Amino acid sequence: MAVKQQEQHPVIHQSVPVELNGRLLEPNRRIPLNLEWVEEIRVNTSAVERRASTIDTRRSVKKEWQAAWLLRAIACMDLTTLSGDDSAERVKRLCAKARYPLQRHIVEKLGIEELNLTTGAVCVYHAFVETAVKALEGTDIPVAAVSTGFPAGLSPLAERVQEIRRSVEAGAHEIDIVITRAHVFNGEWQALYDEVAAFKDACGAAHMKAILGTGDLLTLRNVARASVVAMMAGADFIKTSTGKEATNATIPVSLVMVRAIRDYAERTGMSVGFKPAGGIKTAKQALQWMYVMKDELGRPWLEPSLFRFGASSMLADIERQLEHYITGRYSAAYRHPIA
Ligand SMILES: O=C[C@H](O)COP(=O)(O)O
Repeated sequence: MAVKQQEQHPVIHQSVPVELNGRLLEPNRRIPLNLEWVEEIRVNTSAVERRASTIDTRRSVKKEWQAAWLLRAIACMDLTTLSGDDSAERVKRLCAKARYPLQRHIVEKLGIEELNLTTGAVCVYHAFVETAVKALEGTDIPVAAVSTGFPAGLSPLAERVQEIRRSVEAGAHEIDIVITRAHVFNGEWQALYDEVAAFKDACGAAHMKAILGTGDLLTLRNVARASVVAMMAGADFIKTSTGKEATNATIPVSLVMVRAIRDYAERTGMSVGFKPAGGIKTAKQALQWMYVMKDELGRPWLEPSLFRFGASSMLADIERQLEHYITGRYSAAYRHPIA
C-alpha cells in the first residue's frame, strides 16, 4: 500500500525555497528593537477564536493523503522527554524511537522504506544532551536541549546563559530557551529583547527556539508582542509553551504567533519557524496544526526547518492511526510505546 505523498512528490527532508507571496526569504537575523512595531499591535480576540473554531471545517485530508500528512508530522516532531524521573535509559529508548519512529511492518506496508523517516529532533534536559548525542550518532537527527532554567526561566541571567553554553559544548544542535514572562506583562520590551539577544549570542551556531510560555502571558496581544520582540532579537523559532504551564499550546495562540511570523516576514524579508508544544497528543491535533501552517504561511512552513511539534506522547497515536490505515483495525495503545 503506497502512500500518496503530501503535495505531489515530496521527500520528507527535502528543502523547499522559503517564499512568502512570491518573495524569497532569508533566515532570521537580529534587527534593532522597533518599539513602534510592538506598540501598534492589536489582536481581535473574538475573530481569532472564530477562525480557530473553523480550522477543521475549512480543510480535511483523508486516507492516503492523511497518512502522508501524518508522516510529515513525524518528520516535524521534536520527540521529547522532560520529566523529573528522566534517566539515561529512557533517553536512549527515545533516541531509538527517533531513528525508527514506526514499526517495521507499518513502514513496509506503506512502501516508504526509502524515506528513512526519522523525527525532526530529540528534545531533552541539559543533563541528557551527551547521552542523546551518542545515541543518535550516525544520523542527522539534531539534539535539542531545554536550557535557561527551564521551565520557569527564573534563575540568574548569567547562570541561564552559562547553561546554554554548556549544552552547546555537550553537543546540542538546538537550544529551547524560556523567556522571563514578567518582562511581557510588565511591558519591559527592551529587557525582553536584551535577554533573548543574550541567549542567542550564547547559542553560537546552534539554532534557538524561544519559548514564550503563552499560557502565562494573559492576553493574545501580549503573545503577539512577545513574538515580535523575540524575532527582532534573533530567535530562529518561536515556541508556544514549556508543557508545564496550566494552559499549553492552543490553536488561537498559534494563529496569533504564525500571523506575527507572517507580518515579520513581510516587513523584513526573513523567515522564523514555529513550534507548538505542550498537550499535543493526537494525530487529529497534529493535522489541525498543520492546516494552520499551510493556510497561514504556506508549504515552506511544513518543513522541519521551519516547523516542529514539541510532543512527548503524540507519536504513539500517529503510529496507531497509521496502523489502522493499513490494517483497518486499531491496536491497543500499549503496543505503541513511545520510548
Ligand atoms: O517542548 C515540549 C513539551 O514539553 C512537550 O509537552 P507534552 O509532554 O505535553 O507533549
